[in-house]
Amino acid sequence: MRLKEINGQLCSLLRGIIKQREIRTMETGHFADDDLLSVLLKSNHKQMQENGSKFGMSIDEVIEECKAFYFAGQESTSNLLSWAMLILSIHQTWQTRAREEVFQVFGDDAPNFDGLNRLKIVTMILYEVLRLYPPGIIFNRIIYKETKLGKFTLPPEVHLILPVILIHHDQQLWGEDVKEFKPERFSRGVAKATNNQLSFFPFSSGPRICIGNNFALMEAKLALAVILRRFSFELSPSYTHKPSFVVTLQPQDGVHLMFRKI
Ligand code: HEM
Repeated sequence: MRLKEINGQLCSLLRGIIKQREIRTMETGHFADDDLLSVLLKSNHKQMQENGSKFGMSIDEVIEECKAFYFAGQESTSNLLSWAMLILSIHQTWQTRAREEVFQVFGDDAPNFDGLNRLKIVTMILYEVLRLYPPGIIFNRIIYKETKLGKFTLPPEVHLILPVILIHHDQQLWGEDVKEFKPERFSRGVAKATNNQLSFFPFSSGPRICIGNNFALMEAKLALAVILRRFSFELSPSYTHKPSFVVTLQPQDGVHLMFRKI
């Protein structure tokens, strides 16, 4: 009941935002492309103009896309950042290394896109955090036609569960130190860290891989760069480690940190 109510409120909020965009487009005579919704509406309009209206998305479909992007993008990235902050508060040596890299790459300049792409240590840290605490811990698939999977032939309608977290924590795949935080595993990239096996896939894999994967990493790097250059942080004694899975893997009572201005 409550879920339906919230969904109703969310849909009417989004419908209002979409309506406003349509009014703005009619007034200005052109589509803005300054955010994802505008880009979506613009490409939808182009699609319908070129191929006919039945090839475009309905308003309800646009609303569903907005919801998907918001929920898929917001919670997962904030969880990644929370776990990264927790881990860096425990592993002070890596916090220092990450900060040194941020200063080395950006100096006194504000973080920029090119620099974020050059953050090697920070990227290794984020990969290792995603390995230990993948925001999505299982993926579900339902087979729609008979499929061969290794020595098995699976009929349609079979429900498959891919336990990402178990694979990320598998000692046979990652070695004896699987439970330890060791970003150096990724010093030569994901392919080397995994021996070219599909043993690291926090963003899933294949045709339905997370569409926001590069954006999420960029966002997390930007947030870390901004925080690291201004603050050092330690774990507060009030923190209790309770990873819990509610849609995504999250610290149940939050991450309690103590910040010091640099
Ligand atoms: C650390 C951050 C993120 C993680 C770990 C993550 C992980 C994933 C995973 C595992 C999937 C596939 C789920 C499945 O196949 O069952 C997925 C799908 C998706 N993600 Fe992300 N995601 C993140 C951030 C984002 C961001 C920032 C956006 C958007 C800006 C986004 C948008 C999407 C969308 C739209 C899908 C569905 C794609 C499709 O079905 O084709 N994600 N994500």
